Amino acid sequence: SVQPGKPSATSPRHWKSSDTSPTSPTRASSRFRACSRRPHELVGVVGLEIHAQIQSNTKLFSGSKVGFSAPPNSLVSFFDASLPGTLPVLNRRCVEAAVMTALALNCTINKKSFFDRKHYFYADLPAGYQITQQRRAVAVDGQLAYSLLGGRKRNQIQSRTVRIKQIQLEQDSGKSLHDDQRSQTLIDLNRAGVGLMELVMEPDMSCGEQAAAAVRELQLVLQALGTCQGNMSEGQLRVDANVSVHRPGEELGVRTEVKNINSARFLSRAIDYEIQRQIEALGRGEAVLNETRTYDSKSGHTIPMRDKEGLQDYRFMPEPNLPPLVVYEDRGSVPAGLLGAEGVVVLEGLREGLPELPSVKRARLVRSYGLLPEHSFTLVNEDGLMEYFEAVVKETRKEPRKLIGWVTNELLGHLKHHNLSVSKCPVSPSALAELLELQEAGHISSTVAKQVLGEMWRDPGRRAPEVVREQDLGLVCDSSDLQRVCQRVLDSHPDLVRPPQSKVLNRLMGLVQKETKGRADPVLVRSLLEEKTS
Ligand SMILES: Nc1ncnc2c1ncn2[C@@H]1O[C@H](COP(=O)(O)OP(=O)(O)OP(=O)(O)O)[C@@H](O)[C@H]1O
Ligand SMILES: [Mg+2]
Ligand SMILES: [Mg+2]
Repeated sequence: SVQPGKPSATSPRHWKSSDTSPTSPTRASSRFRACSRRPHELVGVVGLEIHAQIQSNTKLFSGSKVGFSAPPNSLVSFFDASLPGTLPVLNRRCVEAAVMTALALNCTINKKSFFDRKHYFYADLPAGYQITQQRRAVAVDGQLAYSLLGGRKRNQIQSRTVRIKQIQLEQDSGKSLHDDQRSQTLIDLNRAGVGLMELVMEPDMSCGEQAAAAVRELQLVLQALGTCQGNMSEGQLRVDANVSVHRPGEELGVRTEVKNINSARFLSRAIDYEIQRQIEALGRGEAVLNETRTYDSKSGHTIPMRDKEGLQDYRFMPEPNLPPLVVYEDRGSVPAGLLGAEGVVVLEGLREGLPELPSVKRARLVRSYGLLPEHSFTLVNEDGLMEYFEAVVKETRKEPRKLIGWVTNELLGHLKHHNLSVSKCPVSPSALAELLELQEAGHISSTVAKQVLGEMWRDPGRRAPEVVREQDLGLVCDSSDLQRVCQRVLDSHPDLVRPPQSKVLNRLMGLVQKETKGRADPVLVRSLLEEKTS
């Protein structure tokens, strides 16, 4: 469900309640401990409800545009404002987005589902109800596979799945903006009626870290599908965490629902805090109340939400103004008169049109390029990095397994340092390929290659050969030049000359490279030094 009048950064009404928890639990400091299970001990149980704003030009039941930075109340149709006599018209794009998401999450698509009214009394919900899917949702019984780092050293990839109970379509609410100085609340209906998919997960997770990893994977899936932009801080993806504790094997405990979580990191912290709080409450002989709580990122605590106290009666009823939502398996099963009609959704084409999903991308990267799984994660996690990597692979003879370090360490390092996305990278894939070709062909050393990359970064548009030429960075292969440098190094380090063990030789090689600023041909230097020290 949506939370009409949902608290947001601009909506402090839920934040006014003070921390009434009797004592504050110690923070679950070790993430490892939060996820570990010991028999007879209370462990956490977590089930997420996720509202994903559907990426669509127009709203779920009206033709108004969807936009996030438009002036307040500039994207509101009569229907969005609930003027009498207006009727909903289902937006096919929204249904298709929900169906594509459901297919990507291995759900069963209900051929027929229904819309219902769920009543709330909030200023930013002018109809007094939200249209949602309570009796039967568009899709059920799916799963999401996700991975996280685990093991003693936290260097093993652990694969897990969480079951998806259902995906339902529903309307978003408007926003209440509180002006504390004038003691006024203003309503912006731009968001009212925007399409949401609510994904309800089964309580299959046990700690914050797992929940954060699952949400991250879901974000990647939604972004790959183009069905939701998935940005949590902008409210495109809103996660409510249901948390309880129990002893493994025993029935589930009473859950609390933590709302208002706007980042994956806060989600993880809120859940671990809440698990710890419940364990400590039970330890003191207190009961866990079935209540809605909010997460205060400043204190890192969850706090009861006052206005959600008490059982709500939503007075669900069928939405009389919308027919059942019918999804057809293929074009052949669409009744003759309806083929091509607005609002008719056919599975066949949507299934074929599904893009490569993140898990499939990762498997392909490992298979085709011999990459390590952790590298495949880095490439897929960073928007555009996989495409960048593959573009470089095409243009260089460098082995993908050697190239990966350049992309995930050097390039990503520069990007992170400058806080840039891959799409804003000043060094194009072909420019990087050109640089690596110089190294591959033995024209420059790897030390110099890193230095040149730094130059190209500072001065976008400059190509590697130009930098190497202008700064005279080419590999020194001239035997007589290097003879002289080697001799100089040996003369100034008589202590290292005998015996010529490999360690000493490496030191000497290092000193020669220092003298030549990393430009000496390493093979030639080694043989010269071996010759001289033997
Ligand atoms: N004992 C439990 N511990 C933790 N999570 C639970 C437990 N029981 C149920 N859940 C989770 O709670 C969520 C229930 O969501 P659902 O939408 O069905 O109901 P709701 O929260 O009552 O309704 P609303 O949509 O109004 O918030 C699911 O994500 C489920 O996995
Ligand atoms: Mg729900
Ligand atoms: Mg809920």
